[in-house]
Amino acid sequence: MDAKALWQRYQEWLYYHEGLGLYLDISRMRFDNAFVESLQSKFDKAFADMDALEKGAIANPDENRMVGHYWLRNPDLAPSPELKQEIVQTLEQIEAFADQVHTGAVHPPKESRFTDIISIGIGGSALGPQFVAEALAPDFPPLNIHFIDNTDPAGIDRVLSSIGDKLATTLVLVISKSGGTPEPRNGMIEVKKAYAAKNLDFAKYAVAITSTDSNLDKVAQSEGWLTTVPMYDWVGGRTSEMSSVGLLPAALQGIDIRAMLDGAKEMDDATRVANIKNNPAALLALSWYFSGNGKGEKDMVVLPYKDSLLLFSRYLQQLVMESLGKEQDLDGKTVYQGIAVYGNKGSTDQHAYVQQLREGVPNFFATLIEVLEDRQGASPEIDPGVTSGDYLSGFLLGTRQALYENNRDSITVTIPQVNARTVGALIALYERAVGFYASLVNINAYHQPGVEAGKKAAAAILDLQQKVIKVLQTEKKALSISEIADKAGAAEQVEAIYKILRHLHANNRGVVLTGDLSKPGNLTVSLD
Ligand SMILES: O=P(O)(O)OC[C@H]1O[C@](O)(CO)[C@@H](O)[C@@H]1O
Repeated sequence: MDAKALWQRYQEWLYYHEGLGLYLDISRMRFDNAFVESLQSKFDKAFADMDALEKGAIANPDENRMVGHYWLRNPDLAPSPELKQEIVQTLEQIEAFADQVHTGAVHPPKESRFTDIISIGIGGSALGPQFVAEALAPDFPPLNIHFIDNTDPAGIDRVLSSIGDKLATTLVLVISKSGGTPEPRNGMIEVKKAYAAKNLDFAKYAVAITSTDSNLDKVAQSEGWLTTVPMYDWVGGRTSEMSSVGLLPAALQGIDIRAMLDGAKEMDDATRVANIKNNPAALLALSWYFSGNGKGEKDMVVLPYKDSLLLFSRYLQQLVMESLGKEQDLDGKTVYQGIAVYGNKGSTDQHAYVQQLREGVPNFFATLIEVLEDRQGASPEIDPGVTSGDYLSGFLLGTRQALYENNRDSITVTIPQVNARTVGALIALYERAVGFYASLVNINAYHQPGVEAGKKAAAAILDLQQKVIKVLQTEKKALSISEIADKAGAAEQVEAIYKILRHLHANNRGVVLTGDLSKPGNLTVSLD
């Protein structure tokens, strides 16, 4: 297509949302009108599915749950007055609590103010809060946030040592919808021990964000934590940024959560329009379908050209991959669906992997996120009449063009600036696009059976560890790994047993491996 035709195509497909100042450009995706027409009936169904979901249909059949994250930003849409009231009350509770912390009405036992937050959570209970903190927290927030989003002991140590003596003024948020996920539970127990080691009463520093009656809720109640903020079963983890999961940490950091909700609501209104061309989420879903042939054949590379949006690709990775990565469709047919998502930020990545994007295997489409405002205030000139922001903009445009010239497609999302409204809108845009795409390919976007399988396998390994230790304690002599496996009644798990023992040995946990470490089958194992 020549430059004139491309300019025409750009204008023909450009979506602009006036209220948000947001543009979506899918002109560099090479679909034609016949393709769009071929998807019309699938989109009719997707619009109808979404309408039913918003009215409270059981959109997650496996878990028999409603899917209601859209009600969080417009409680009037909640399917019952009780739900509406719950949403409104929780929001008020969040704002009141944040206010009490900021004014010092809620304060640590021996100090007048909380200064820091440790947020403990994983997956949807971490990625949204992390993304929003990076994108929106002011340079000098009322409370500095630190995240424990793993069960990595060294990672936990790192957070605790960076806090140091400020533990006495650190508020702890334990965020887990289910209240039973092992990683946040481990983080909570370790952090609790850190408080105890400094003679601090953990309960006076702790807040739970969890579903009513979860294990975490029960712990918080029985120990008398500062407060518990509810999380609802009709909000999925990966769409929970605008529930208590995301809003409480944001409010505590001084982020305007009402503006986030407003931006999301405005985007929700825009993505409710049952017309592909006038609906930005539909345009995204259409583009994804086109690129990957409705089978995820191409990866989504997300490149925000703005440092504060660095974590957007990680956030989207969960939203897209946990939602769309499914073995079976809604009819039980094996389909192996999904779209792989990765990315960091531009122009930094141009000096890393963009070489492969431009010239290597063409198995992706790019999503470039552009922010029109370079910074608050004027920019100094780098060269006469040229600023750093001009360079950043130039690199974005150049990458888009260079990719296109080599038959690599791209989408560009443009926002006027990174603020609470635009971030809320971006989150809502992608939530809806994922919902539409799931309808187009006929899958349940709201469950995650594959993750459950991994959790069960991990629990089985920990059980095996107990059995192995018991064998060594009972036998009281050196044994080979296969003897241990036989005596534990787990001969087929011999390799896992070797790895468990090697890990215990490496951490001085009383297990000694003797022999040639390159020949695991010849090792003997004893307790020291
Ligand atoms: O908030 P929870 O219940 O601890 O779950 C954390 C994450 O774990 C998952 O359930 C997957 O294991 C995610 O979907 C979720 O965001």
